[in-house]
Amino acid sequence: MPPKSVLVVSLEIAEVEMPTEWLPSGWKVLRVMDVCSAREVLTDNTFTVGLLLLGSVTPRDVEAIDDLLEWRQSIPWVGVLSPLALRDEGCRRLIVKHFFEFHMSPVDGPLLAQSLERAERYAEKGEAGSLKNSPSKCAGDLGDMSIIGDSPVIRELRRQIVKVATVNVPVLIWGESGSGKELVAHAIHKNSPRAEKPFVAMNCGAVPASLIQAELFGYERGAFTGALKDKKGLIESAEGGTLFLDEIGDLALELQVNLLRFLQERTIVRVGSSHPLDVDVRVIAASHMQLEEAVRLGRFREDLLYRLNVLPITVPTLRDRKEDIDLLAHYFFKRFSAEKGRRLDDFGSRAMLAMYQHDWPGNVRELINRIRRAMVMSEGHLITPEDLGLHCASEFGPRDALGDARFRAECEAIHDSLAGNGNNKTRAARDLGVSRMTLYRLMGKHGISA
Ligand SMILES: Nc1ncnc2c1ncn2[C@@H]1O[C@H](COP(=O)(O)OP(=O)(O)OP(=O)(O)O)[C@@H](O)[C@H]1O
Repeated sequence: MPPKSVLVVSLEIAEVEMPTEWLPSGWKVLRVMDVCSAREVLTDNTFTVGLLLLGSVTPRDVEAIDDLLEWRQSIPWVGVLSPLALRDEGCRRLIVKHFFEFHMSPVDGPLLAQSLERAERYAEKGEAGSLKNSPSKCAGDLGDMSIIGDSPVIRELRRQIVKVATVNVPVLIWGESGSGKELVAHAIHKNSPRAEKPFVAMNCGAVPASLIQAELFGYERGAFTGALKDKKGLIESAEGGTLFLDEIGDLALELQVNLLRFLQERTIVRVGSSHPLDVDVRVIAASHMQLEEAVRLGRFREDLLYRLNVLPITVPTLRDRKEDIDLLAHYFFKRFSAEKGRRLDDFGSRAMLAMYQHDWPGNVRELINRIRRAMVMSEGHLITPEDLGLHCASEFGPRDALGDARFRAECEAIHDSLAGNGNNKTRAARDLGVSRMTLYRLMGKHGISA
């Protein structure tokens, strides 16, 4: 059998030494210092594994590397990136697109060697080419994931979910409370090759700090008082699947070290044990706060942030996509109607207007809660703003003669369009050239009932 070999392409990175001393004996190592030389060498030679060391790079470098790795995608590439490179979007795209695994510099030598060996085993199985995204997944189709909304920001979110789902690197989801971060994490899992394996969620803010270590990493019998038998932690329970860590900013600093180690080594050690266990789990983390600020205050490890933040996703607030309120409200209305015995027809136009005017600090969760409440409280056939616990500000204001004429014309046009379309709001809105949400708002403004 030919000896195992690694081509090291070292670009502008001073911290990383030749990995020779960590490699198992018998590996051949060739090092080049630029992409052109790498191309020349790869034209006439094959290597078991590629190792790309990236320091500070320009967009042109990124392009050249992209071409190189695209051209030699049959080789599994392991990356080592400086913190500076990790901050660069182009470099992050390289990770997603091409890397089998990646490390941050300063690199832990033995860990890097383990990565190279894993890559070699992977290449041996002939799977390196299959690292690429499957084209069928790139269409923005989320299968049956119920992420409701048709606003441009939600469509973009769906596209991002599909893109990141197939890539085996951590994801960090940002978003206000109740905006749908866990839903997004679940959608990523369901669209990934891990879909058939467990999705395990933990809220780092909800579990007492003293218990998180055992909860995440598990424990051995006798590790502490009350540990009567061995217990798997959540990471182990998610084997083959996804671990969702909500409110990652609340994770204590000591545990951040352990999590970082797990992300780099893919092994865990149960509390009370000294044996590392291999675990294959993808981590998706979420936070409502800007972790950069926590880093600045010394409450969050910078290296962990970079490790988690390779694929950042931002979930929009509900107030930034008010055009989705109509769809969301009716979706939940239908769902809860099915659960409830009493018949309610719909939201009244004043209720639609009130929902449109509200700022939704609690986002979709608040919308759900208000609709639930309204469906219990409502005494008529139509839900009112009062049922929702909302206030409907009138749009009547002081008007001049021209304003009055416009107002009357608008009111007439809405009446005509509704009458001409048998009171069907969708068709009436289309005729008027406005969205359904705008029609509801205008109906509220003119006191036209739905
Ligand atoms: N676009 C959406 N379509 C349908 N349901 C949604 C949408 N966004 C959020 N939800 C629902 O809103 C509720 C809150 O969402 P979720 O728990 O995912 O929010 P979160 O951002 O993780 O909240 P927190 O930060 O408080 O944990 C859930 O019931 C979720 O199913």
